Parts: sequence; C-alpha cells; structure tokens
Amino acid sequence: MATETISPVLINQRPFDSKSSIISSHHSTFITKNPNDSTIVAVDNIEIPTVDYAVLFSDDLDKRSKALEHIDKVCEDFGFFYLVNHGVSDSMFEGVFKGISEFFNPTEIEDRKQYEKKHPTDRIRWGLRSSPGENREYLKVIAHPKYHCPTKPAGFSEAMEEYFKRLRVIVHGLGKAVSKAMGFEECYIEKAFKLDSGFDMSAMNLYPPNFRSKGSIGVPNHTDPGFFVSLIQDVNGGLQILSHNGEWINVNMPPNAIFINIGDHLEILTNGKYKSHVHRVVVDNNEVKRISVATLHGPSLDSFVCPAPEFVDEYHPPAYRGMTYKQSLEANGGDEIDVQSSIEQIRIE
Ligand SMILES: O=C(O)CCC(=O)C(=O)O
Ligand SMILES: [Fe+2]
Repeated sequence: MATETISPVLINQRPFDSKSSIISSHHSTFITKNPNDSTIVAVDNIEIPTVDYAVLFSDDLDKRSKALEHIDKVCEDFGFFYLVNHGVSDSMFEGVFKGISEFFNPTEIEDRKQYEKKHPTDRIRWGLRSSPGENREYLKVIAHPKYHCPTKPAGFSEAMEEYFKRLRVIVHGLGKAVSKAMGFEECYIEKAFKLDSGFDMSAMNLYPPNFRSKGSIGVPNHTDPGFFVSLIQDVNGGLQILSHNGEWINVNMPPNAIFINIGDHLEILTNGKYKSHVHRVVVDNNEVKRISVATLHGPSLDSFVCPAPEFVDEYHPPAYRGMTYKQSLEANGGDEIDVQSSIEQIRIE
C-alpha cells in the first residue's frame, strides 16, 4: 500500500481531517494522505481488558480487593474495558435490538421525521446522516432523570426502559467500585456528580452495510461527555478507539458484553488520572447493518464539575476549568440531547 506521508503528526486526542487516512506505527499515529485508498487502519493485537462485574462485589474479600485493584489499573492505563457478568440477560439484549431494528424499519422513515430537530430542549431526536464524514441513522433519547422514548413500535419503549434501569444500577455500581478503588468512600462519585438526578442521554445508532454507505466513516473522531459511557451492539464491526500510545484499536466485543469507556467528566474530576479516549466508527468492512446503543451517563445538569481537591497538588495543578454539566454540554455549540464534547474548551492549556 503506497502512502504519501505529509508530515508525522501525533494525533494526541485532537480532531483531525477525516478525509485523510491513518497509519499506526508502534508508538505514534501518523496522518497520511493516500488519494487511492481511503481505508482506515487499526490494530487487532492489543487486547482490551475485561472487568468482571460480579467479582467487584464478591463476598470473598481477597477476590474483591484484587478486582478493585484491577479496575483502577484498567481505568488508568487504558480508560476503557469490556464489562462481563453484569446481569443484563440475553433476553433483555434481544428485546433492545428487536425494538431498535423495528423502529428503524426502512419503510417507515416518514414516521421517524417527526423527531427531527425542532428545539434545543428536545427530549427525543432522530437524524439521518449520509455523507463522506458520517454515515448513520440515530435516535437519541433522554433516559434519566425523566425517561423519554417514541411510543411506537409496540414494546420498544418498554424494552429500552427496562434496559436503561438495569444499566443505571450497573453503572452506579461501577462508580462505587471505582470510588473505593481510588481510596475514597463508596459514594464519592455519586456525591460529586449528584447522581440521583444524573443526566443520561442514549444514542441508538444504525450503521448501513458498506455497499450503502457514502464513505468509510460511521461516526467521526470524538470523545463523549459524562462520567462513564456504555455501549452495546448487535454485531462487531467498526468501533475503533485511540489508545494512550496513539494506536487505533479495533473493538471486538465478546457477545453480550458491555463496552465501558471513561467519559470527559471523570477525566475532569480526577484531573486527568483517568482519561476519556477518542473513538470513531468505520463502516468500510460491514457486510451487514450494525446497531449500537451508546449511553452517556452524566452528572446532574446543575453539578459543578472541576478537578477535585484530592487530585490537585503543587505537581498537579488543575488542568480543566470548572463549569456545570449543562454549561459544558453547551460550550461547544451542542445542546442537552445533541451532546458534544467540549473538553478541548475546558482543558487549561
Ligand atoms: O456505535 C458505536 O460503536 C459508537 C457510537 C458512539 O461513539 C456514540 O454514539 O457516541
Ligand atoms: Fe461516542
């Protein structure tokens, strides 16, 4: 594959021109321009760590403390992991993917247009993107504090509600485990982000098979707001995440695992101890459509999020500006449902 290297640019988690293709070298990633080839290269040989949810709460103290040490290390050294043994049943997964598939039924596209953007305070939003920079259909809903979802097709809203309820328990459990793993009281994260009224937004995504796509990109490079982001999918294909070392890694999830990614606001709270990682979706190789559900688990909208005193000292000055979660969702021109990362605006250079 002949490529013309323009100039080696370490991506360092910043947005870049999605028309360029990317070649990963061992410890850095270079943007290269290759007019004949738009494939996006990522590696399969870096194993994404697995966290066993049940062991985090094991009665066996030795097992539990080893599991807590493990999750702390995984959050710090990677920032993302596969969560298994989480208690979402196979039938719950089936119900979710069946409901989403039916919602995105190709013959009813006119019906879905009622959820196109009307106002920044929309609680349900639908969109269809078909361009070289983005190829997906999506439905975004607010899942918490008040749940919203289209009422049709029959059973869809109920299946999603049941899933979001279970997911909240799991993610709050992870918050407790991580709080303890960092040496704090169990409800440290819960209190810091006022999670009783935590703001959760979920994006249900439908990616076309490659023959129907307008280019390689399903979703361009981004990080997500929130403290944890959870992702489930019906088939593997296309999610890639940029590692600490600047290598794009293919996310190949075990069946019915949940992919957990640290969100921007846990990076801010921990003053960069845990980091939010750039990811994207590539649709090049997808022979079939793919469905994913990405849920951004956020602080309450009025939570003021800044680096916590426990993570600040003379060697680690605050690296992010403080603002409310709502302000941060709007700082980059987004709104409460079309949430956009604003960590670049929040980071103190
Ligand atoms: O569909 C995926 O695999 C990822 C989607 C995503 O990153 C998002 O919706 O924020
Ligand atoms: Fe994302």
